Amino acid sequence: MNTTIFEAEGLTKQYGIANALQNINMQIKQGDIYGFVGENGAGKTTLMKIISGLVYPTKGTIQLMGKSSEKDLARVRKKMGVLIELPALYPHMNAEENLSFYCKIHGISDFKRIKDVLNIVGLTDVDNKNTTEYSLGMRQRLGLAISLLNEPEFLVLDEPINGLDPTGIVEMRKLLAKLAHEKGVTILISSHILSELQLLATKFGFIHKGQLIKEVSVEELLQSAETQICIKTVETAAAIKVLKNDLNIHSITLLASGEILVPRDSTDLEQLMSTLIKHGIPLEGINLSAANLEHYYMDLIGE
Ligand SMILES: Nc1ncnc2c1ncn2[C@@H]1O[C@H](COP(=O)(O)OP(=O)(O)OP(=O)(O)O)[C@@H](O)[C@H]1O
Repeated sequence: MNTTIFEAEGLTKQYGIANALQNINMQIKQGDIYGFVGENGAGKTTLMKIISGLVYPTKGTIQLMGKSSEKDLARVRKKMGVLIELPALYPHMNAEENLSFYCKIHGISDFKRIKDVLNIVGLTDVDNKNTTEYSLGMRQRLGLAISLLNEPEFLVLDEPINGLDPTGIVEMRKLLAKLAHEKGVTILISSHILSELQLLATKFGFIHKGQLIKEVSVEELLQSAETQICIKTVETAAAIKVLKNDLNIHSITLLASGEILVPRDSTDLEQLMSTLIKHGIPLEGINLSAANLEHYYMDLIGE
């Protein structure tokens, strides 16, 4: 069985009277690419900060690589790489100088590692620019390079593709997949770009208002999609009325794209189509929906 890399039990974090996290129980296994999904303010960063030792929980416990005492946690955190928000960079230094500063912090004496990580993140072609001249995407890449310096076994990445251009996003996905598949690195990653997260993660955790409301594997996500019928029409309001009144379907999800999802077992496909047509609803398509993390999430939180 896979080793547990991270475990939280009853984890709660309060800022004043507000609960940023409430009674979180979760596990991340070795080799997982755990995609963390949730709205702004859901609590993703707070959990990542607790894992990284940047904030303390109010209640509950965590284990990292089987260790839970403060002393042991500090030791195993040396095997972690963390990118939370934008990295702290010395503005008047270039990438190499910033990395050599972080090498000293990590006690890394082999400065060849600097060239290696710059290569890995594709930041070799930036001459001697100071980091003040960096774009957001370049800062993100340098942040990732910093987090990779110590050849981590567990990477915690908060919105690492934020600010990257489309090519950068694809490169980042390939790079993270390579780290996971070739080096066995376990990854916890948050992103609001759910289509990207879906292409990368092996497991998903959905956090809503500080609570972990659901965890699914990528296989479960794929299976769940086959249980939904997706209806495409410009007359969404009229279609929903027919679904409710004529077909007695009440579990209806309207997606931001305008598509309507209904459970596959709520009706017969032919009957659905003929009833909508009978009411003059113009149909652009009815099909079994393909796995879609965004649909799954919207359905889960009831929006
Ligand atoms: N230092 C702090 N002091 C007070 N409240 C905080 C602090 N940090 C976070 N919070 C609050 O805790 C809650 C969770 O915030 P958190 O940053 O963990 O969410 P998030 O899921 O990472 O959101 P985003 O997607 O916007 O980054 C929010 O309500 C936030 O306002």
